Amino acid sequence: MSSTQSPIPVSTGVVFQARGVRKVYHTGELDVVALHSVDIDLNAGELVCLLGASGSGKSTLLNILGGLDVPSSGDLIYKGWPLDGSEENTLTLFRRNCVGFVFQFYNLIPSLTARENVALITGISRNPMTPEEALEMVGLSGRMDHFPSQLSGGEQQRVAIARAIAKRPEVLLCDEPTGALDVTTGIAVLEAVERINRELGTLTVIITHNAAMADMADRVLHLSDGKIVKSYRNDVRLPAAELKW
Ligand SMILES: Nc1ncnc2c1ncn2[C@@H]1O[C@H](COP(=O)(O)OP(=O)(O)OP(=O)(O)O)[C@@H](O)[C@H]1O
Repeated sequence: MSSTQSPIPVSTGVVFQARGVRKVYHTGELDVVALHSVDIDLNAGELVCLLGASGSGKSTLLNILGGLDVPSSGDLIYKGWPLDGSEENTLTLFRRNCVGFVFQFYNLIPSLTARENVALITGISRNPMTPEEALEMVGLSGRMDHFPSQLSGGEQQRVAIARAIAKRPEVLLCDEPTGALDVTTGIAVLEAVERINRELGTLTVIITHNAAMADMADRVLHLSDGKIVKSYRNDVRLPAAELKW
């Protein structure tokens, strides 16, 4: 994945292949096995929900998919590129060019407007949309010059989503994106994610504790004790606007 390569177009087919992915955290005397032997294929354009109890390994898996961490053993391949950490440059370029992250807390810079928060990313990306385009995609055209303190939690999260997708990543990884929000605001955030997935064809993985959100996914993966114990497809995706919890 050299830095001189042209931008990777949004593709069809398998984006991630995980085979026997295992993650062990060594903390003092204790080894914690966070992932046992995870095998999954994630496909271009899919919207995937990761469900599971606290401690089941969801964030560990998401962090490994996003190149923030690497497996202790097993293989994770992104479109032919091994993400095993043997070449730090590959992981850095992968994170910079191919992945957008959204976390439960928005991590916006308080002294910058919505537009300026997004521009931080568009300024260093290879083929970005403009901050205005990104903010329009999340329904915030009218709030571009507002500071985070002038926006609700849900609006701040939508700025964070605009920041994550402005570089047109192939993959959008969301860790509890509605965890800090009430239902109505959470649904507005999910509608933004749904629109991005549909219009940009971004492979989207959402971690949630909220089983109701599974209905908006193409595919649902249940983790328990570091293993995928159940996996199913929805024949029809429920629009985020129709979710209830
Ligand atoms: N840096 C770390 N060092 C040691 N153990 C860790 C570390 N990160 C996670 N773990 C352990 O790995 C296991 C899986 O954690 P992980 O955060 O992936 O679960 P999770 O399903 O995302 O949980 P939650 O829903 O509470 O966020 C847990 O037992 C956790 O304590």
